[in-house]
Amino acid sequence: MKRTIKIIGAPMDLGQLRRGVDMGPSAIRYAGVVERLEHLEFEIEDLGDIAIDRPRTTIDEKSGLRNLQSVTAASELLAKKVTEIMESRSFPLVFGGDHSISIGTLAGISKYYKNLGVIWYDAHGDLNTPETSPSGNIHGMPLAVSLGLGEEHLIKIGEYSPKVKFENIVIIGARSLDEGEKELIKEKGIKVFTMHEIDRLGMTYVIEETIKYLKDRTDGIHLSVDLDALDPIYAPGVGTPVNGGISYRESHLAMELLSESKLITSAEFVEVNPILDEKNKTGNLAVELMGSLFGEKLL
Ligand SMILES: NC(=[NH2+])NCCC[C@H](N)C(=O)O
Ligand SMILES: [Mn+2]
Ligand SMILES: [Mn+2]
Repeated sequence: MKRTIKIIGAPMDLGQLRRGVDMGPSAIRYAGVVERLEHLEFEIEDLGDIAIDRPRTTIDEKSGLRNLQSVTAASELLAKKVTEIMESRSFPLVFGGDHSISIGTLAGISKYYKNLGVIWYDAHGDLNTPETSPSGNIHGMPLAVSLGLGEEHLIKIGEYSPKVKFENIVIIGARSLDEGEKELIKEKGIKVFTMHEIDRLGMTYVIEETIKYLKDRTDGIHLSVDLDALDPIYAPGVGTPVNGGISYRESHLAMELLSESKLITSAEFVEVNPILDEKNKTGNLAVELMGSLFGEKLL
């Protein structure tokens, strides 16, 4: 029997300041994602986008967070949709939208696992709290929120917390970490492969170590791909680009190795912003990487 992948889009741009990332799900669809994955061994069902209430920008008085209410509401809605996908025993594939959507994705997925693993493929740690955030942007906080740290409404989404344990996450591609994030990583011993380790050890080693590390301690692994993990040469259509990123080929290799491992149980691709992009280069890249993740081979 063919496995079913169910796609859900989260056209969210309220977790940061650059407009246009709400068009990410469309950009990924225009890049031909359904056709590409259908070619592989999957049944694809595109459930469309969740609705996002987009009022004028607000700043929450207590936490200083931008658009807290709308992000909270959207996260609850996305968590529900993702839960429905889980209940139907399909593979949830979520398109962003800025990375704040992970709060909802993980809230929807994690209750089905005692020990969900998370691979965070990103230039950033997204481990900020209202206290450590330099920006007040919620897209810099989803991993912290999922670990049970930060603003109370966000943490409580799905009515349980934490969604993931410190020892069950691996960050790959980090090269822009804020001071508070660095402290948290050291304090909690979070597993991080920065660009330094990728350069030094090579992507094969990094992914093999990641798999070794997560395999026995987890019962499912969510892959969160922020397109800014890649170098802006390959992914110019992102809101917070950072030079010195992962290459195109290294990223395919990472996806191919994860595909071979057969351990990935859900995935999301975020931060594609077609307004900042060059002829949908970043949307196309996301779809190519999904091809490798879901089993495309060169030969
Ligand atoms: N998902 C992202 N692109 N996050 C970027 C976060 C940037 C910065 N660390 C912040 O908290 O604002
Ligand atoms: Mn990022
Ligand atoms: Mn991110």
